[in-house]
Amino acid sequence: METCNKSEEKHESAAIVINDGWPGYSLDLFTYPQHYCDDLECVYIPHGVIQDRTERLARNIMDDIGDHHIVVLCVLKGGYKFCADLLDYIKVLSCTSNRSIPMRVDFIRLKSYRNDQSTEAMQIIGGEDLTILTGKNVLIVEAIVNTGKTMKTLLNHVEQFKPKMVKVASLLVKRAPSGGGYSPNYVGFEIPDCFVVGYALDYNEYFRDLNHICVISEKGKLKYRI
Ligand SMILES: Nc1nc2c(ncn2[C@@H]2O[C@H](COP(=O)(O)O)[C@@H](O)[C@H]2O)c(=O)[nH]1
Repeated sequence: METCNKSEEKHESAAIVINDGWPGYSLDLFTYPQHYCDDLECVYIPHGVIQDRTERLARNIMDDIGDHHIVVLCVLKGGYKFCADLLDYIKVLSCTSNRSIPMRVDFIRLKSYRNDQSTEAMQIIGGEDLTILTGKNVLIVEAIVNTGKTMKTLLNHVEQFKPKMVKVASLLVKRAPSGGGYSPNYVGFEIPDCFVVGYALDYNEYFRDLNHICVISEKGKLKYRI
């Protein structure tokens, strides 16, 4: 299996870097579900910016691996919005450019967070039998990489099925002090070490119904804490 944190192709690893001091946008400048009005600090990455960046990532992936058959492995639950939008952009390019990526899509669920903390208990739910990946080019699509523990666990799991090649696309990567040096092949945004929600990223299953990526408030953390 090819390792996944090498920058062999010209489009890999470049990301939009959001600096540590970035305060985000006032919530008043955007629309969002009013049931969250006391639960958020700010809009960190507006939905439209996520879309535009995802469109470009689709083009980069197409340029690098277009014309190869791939199996897309969507990491649930947080990765479902990013994966759906990324694949939509790849499909548009497959119709409108002279390259295309024939693809199959599969899903796997990993769970390790409680409240805003990573726990030792990493659960792989579904995806026990990934023989569909054997001998294939695999694109893993994840929403966020923090310590890298989740992705390293998944890569070890996937490796057992002997894929031909594995690439990882993550919408967000955190500059976390606890970061384990893992870097995905395709990254949308590099962000500071703060807990973000929205665009399918949750806090104890809340906030998946929010389009923007936002920073949760202390009040929100208390309200939905388990
Ligand atoms: N809603 C959020 N989920 C997050 C955030 N940071 C991490 N995570 C979850 O953890 C894994 C990746 O973490 P890692 O430490 O193992 O790399 C990811 O799949 C998310 O489920 C966050 O800021 N918000």
